[in-house]
Amino acid sequence: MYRVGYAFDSRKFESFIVDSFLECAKQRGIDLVQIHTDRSLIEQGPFDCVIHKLYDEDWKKQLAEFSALHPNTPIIDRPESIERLHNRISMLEVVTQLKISLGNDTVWIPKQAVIHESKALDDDANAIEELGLKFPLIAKPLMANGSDSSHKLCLVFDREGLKTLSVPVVLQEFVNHGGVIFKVYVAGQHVKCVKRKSLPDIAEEKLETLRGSVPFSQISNLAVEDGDDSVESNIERAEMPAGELVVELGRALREAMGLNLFNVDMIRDGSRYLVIDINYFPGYSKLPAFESFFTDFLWDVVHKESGIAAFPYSVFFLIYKLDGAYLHARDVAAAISKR
Ligand SMILES: Nc1ncnc2c1ncn2[C@@H]1O[C@H](COP(=O)(O)OP(=O)(O)OP(=O)(O)O)[C@@H](O)[C@H]1O
Ligand SMILES: O=P(O)(O)O[C@H]1[C@H](OP(=O)(O)O)[C@@H](OP(=O)(O)O)[C@@H](O)[C@@H](O)[C@@H]1OP(=O)(O)O
Ligand SMILES: [Mg+2]
Ligand SMILES: [Mg+2]
Repeated sequence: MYRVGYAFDSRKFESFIVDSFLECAKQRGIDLVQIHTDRSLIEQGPFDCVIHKLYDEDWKKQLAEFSALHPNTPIIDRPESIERLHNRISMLEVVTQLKISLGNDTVWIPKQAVIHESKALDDDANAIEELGLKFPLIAKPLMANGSDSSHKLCLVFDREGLKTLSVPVVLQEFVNHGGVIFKVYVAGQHVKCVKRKSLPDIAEEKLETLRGSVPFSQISNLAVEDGDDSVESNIERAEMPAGELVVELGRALREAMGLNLFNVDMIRDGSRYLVIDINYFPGYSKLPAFESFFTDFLWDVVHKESGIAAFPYSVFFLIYKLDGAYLHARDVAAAISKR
């Protein structure tokens, strides 16, 4: 049996380390072994591979010491490479460097800019015009480090709405996309794309009446639960991006970032696919047949079948905190339609 060590917080542990996955891996000769971070990692080895989603300094130190002793054991992924995804600017920069296209379809990102100073958000500042951005905007905390506050976003309709924001914040143009988001899950050389519910379009005439800002949080996680048939059928009808484009996006990003485990949130605006978010070690367990999808990846790793992506990259980040009450997806939709 191959030993794959895993280190997660309790939330990830509960959603990901489920019996069906442990069983599937076991049948392919892989034993998944829990790593206890309060004990020495070295003493809990040996491992044929380590997977993890923890970012504290103590854990990074443990990984570095383990790596020094076992340089041939793959650590999936290197903390230095993951850090790129903790900042919403560096996260998307790589997409613009890659310039991916297939036929008429291109992959790009929405127009966006980062604001570090709150005075730039004042009423009389022309920050938005100077940055070449147009309302409506989505404001996203610069840091995307998995904290609850990093998922607290805000739709901003005018200058007044900007005043409600805390810095540092990324202002990204809101792009109508039919209420459907494509989520491309990557696990090494394995790539799978699914459709999910997204923010609804905002009609041009509606825009004239919308004022201020509307906060929201983790919309694509919400099931289409409220019996809204039109949303459901929108999702069903939406055409999937070409398989080749999806695979190429996954491959190119994996190589460029030196990461093996991530997903890409992508929306469609005509022939442009716009990447709006990239997440490290996302919720694979929400994929149909995730057990075999992820086991295939682990099998590749322990059998050294596919080169493990690895790339030295490092960015520094600030801790960011945002307070306030946040609405759910359907409340946002309701708020938009009521105004
Ligand atoms: N530029 C945009 N134009 C239109 N809708 C957008 C845009 N950016 C984000 N959204 C909507 O907001 C949702 C949340 O945005 P985003 O994925 O950036 O946040 P997140 O907190 O990082 O999400 P996750 O839970 O996937 O990590 C998206 O799923 C999409 O519905
Ligand atoms: O828990 P879930 O299954 O919802 O997974 C979500 C995951 O949460 P978890 O890793 O804490 O579990 C999030 O991680 P953080 O940014 O908060 O670190 C982020 O990756 C989301 O994009 C994932 O949702 P998905 O993109 O797959 O829909
Ligand atoms: Mg997202
Ligand atoms: Mg995200």
